[in-house]
Amino acid sequence: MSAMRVDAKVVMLGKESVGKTSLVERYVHHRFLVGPYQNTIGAAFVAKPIQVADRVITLGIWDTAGSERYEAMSRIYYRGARAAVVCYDLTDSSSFQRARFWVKELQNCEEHCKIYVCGTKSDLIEGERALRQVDFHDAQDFAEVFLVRSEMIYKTQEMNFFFSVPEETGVDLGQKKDSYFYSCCHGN
Ligand SMILES: Nc1nc2c(ncn2[C@@H]2O[C@H](COP(=O)(O)OP(=O)(O)OP(=O)(O)O)[C@@H](O)[C@H]2O)c(=O)[nH]1
Repeated sequence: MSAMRVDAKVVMLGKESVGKTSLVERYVHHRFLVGPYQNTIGAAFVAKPIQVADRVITLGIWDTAGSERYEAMSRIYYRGARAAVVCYDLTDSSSFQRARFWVKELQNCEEHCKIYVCGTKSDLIEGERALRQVDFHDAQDFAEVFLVRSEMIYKTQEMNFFFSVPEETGVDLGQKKDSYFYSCCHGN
């Protein structure tokens, strides 16, 4: 069996249970798995071919475990990543602190990695605004101060917006900047 060629490495980071696996599931398999939550152990890998202009490139997505006990392992998975999707749960302020931690770390250690900040579970706050624990402006200010690339997408089913036309040989992941990205894996 020949080894799979990965054109661009993408890493998912964020506190446990924020919804990283769900986001990847939605992107790769177009589904949202209901049922008991199963935490990721270590990390999971999935390859996703995408059409970019006239060619197909393969993204290698590393979905890391959010539990702090796997923190050292997560560092291994972000090495050499072209993009990182740093997730936090809009209903959990501690997950936003954790996202800040990862963004700072990536900026210190992986200067070529494009960073996206992704607020998840927007369906929950839509149903009950009092559940919201991370203020829109706090996240927006953070994105601006740290110059992370971000996008506001409401209830997306896909993560295609992260990936755009490659420049020559490289793969440019995400050209949209200066806005703020929300994602919801749940429902439509
Ligand atoms: N309501 C709602 N629930 C979500 C959403 N995304 C994930 N969940 C739920 O949140 C729980 C955790 O989701 P996961 O995708 O496993 O979270 P994770 O970040 O991969 O967790 P770890 O593997 O522990 O790092 C599951 O019960 C999901 O069904 C969302 O957008 N809305």
